[in-house]
Amino acid sequence: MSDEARPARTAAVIPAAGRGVRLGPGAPKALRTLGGTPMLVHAVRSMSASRAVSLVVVVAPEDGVADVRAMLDEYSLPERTDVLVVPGGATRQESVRRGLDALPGTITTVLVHDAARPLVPVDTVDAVVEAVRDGAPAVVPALPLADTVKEVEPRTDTPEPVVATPERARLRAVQTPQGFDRDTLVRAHETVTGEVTDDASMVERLGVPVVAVPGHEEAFKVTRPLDLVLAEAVLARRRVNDGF
Ligand SMILES: Nc1ccn([C@@H]2O[C@H](COP(=O)(O)OP(=O)(O)OP(=O)(O)O)[C@@H](O)[C@H]2O)c(=O)n1
Ligand SMILES: C[C@](O)(CO)[C@H](O)COP(=O)(O)O
Repeated sequence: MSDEARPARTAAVIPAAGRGVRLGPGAPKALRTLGGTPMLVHAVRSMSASRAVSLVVVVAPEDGVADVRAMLDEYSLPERTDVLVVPGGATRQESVRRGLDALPGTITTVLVHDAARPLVPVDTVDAVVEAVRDGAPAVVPALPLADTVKEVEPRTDTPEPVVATPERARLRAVQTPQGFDRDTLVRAHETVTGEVTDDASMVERLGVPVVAVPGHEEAFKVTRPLDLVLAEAVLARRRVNDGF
C-alpha cells in the first residue's frame, strides 16, 4: 500500500522508566498515586481519551515490566485502546527509542507523552494529533512564560553571572504529548546523538521544521514535591466539576 493510501493510525509512547529523583524518596515516580490512582494510569487514560489513539506503549523501568503490566490490569482503561508494556533504558531518550521499536508497522503518527504529565486534557492531545495529520512532521504543545528568563554562566558556587536576557515574548515552555510523523521521529532517534531533553529537539537537529500549538496549564510536569500538591488540587477540582 502506498503511504497516501495508508490509513492514519496513531500510537502514544509513554516513557515511564524514570526514578523521579527530584520528587524525593519513594516508589518510581510513574507509580506514585494522585487521588489514589497511579500517575501512570492517569497518563494512559489521558492518551486513550483521544479517539485518535489506538495503541499506547508504556515504557516501564527495566526490571519492572511485569509489575507495571499487573498494575495496569487492575484499572479500567478504554477497551478500544491496546496497551503494551516494554522495558525502558537509562535515559528518557533511550526509553523513548525502545518504545518506538515496539510499534507495529501500521502506525503512522506517534505521540510521545511523559508519564509525569498525568493530567493533560484530551483537547490538547487532539490538537497535537490534528496538526500532525494536517502535515506537520513535528508538533509541540507550548505555553508562553510568566517569568523573565536569564541566561547565566553556570557555576557550582553562587552568585552566577547573568550573561543575557532572551526576549520573553519569543520563548515558550514546551510540554507533551509531542506529536510526530513516525518515520521522521524514528530517523531522528537513529541519527541524532548527544543529550537532549525532548524529542522535538532531535527532529530540529535533522533540519526538519517543528511547530508549536497551544499547550495547557494542566499539562504541567510533576517534577518536584510542590507539583504533587498542585496535581492533587487539579484532580479534586475536576471531581467537584464532574460531580463525583
Ligand atoms: N531513563 C528514563 C528517564 C525518564 N523517563 C521518563 O521520562 C519522563 C520525563 O522525565 P522526568 O520528569 O525527568 O522523570 P524522571 O527522570 O523520573 O525524574 P528525575 O529527573 O527527577 O529523576 C518521565 O515520565 C520519566 O518516567 C524514562 O522513561 N526513562
Ligand atoms: C519532554 C519535556 O517534558 C518537555 O518539557 C521535558 O523536556 C522533560 O524533561 P525532564 O528533565 O526529562 O523531566
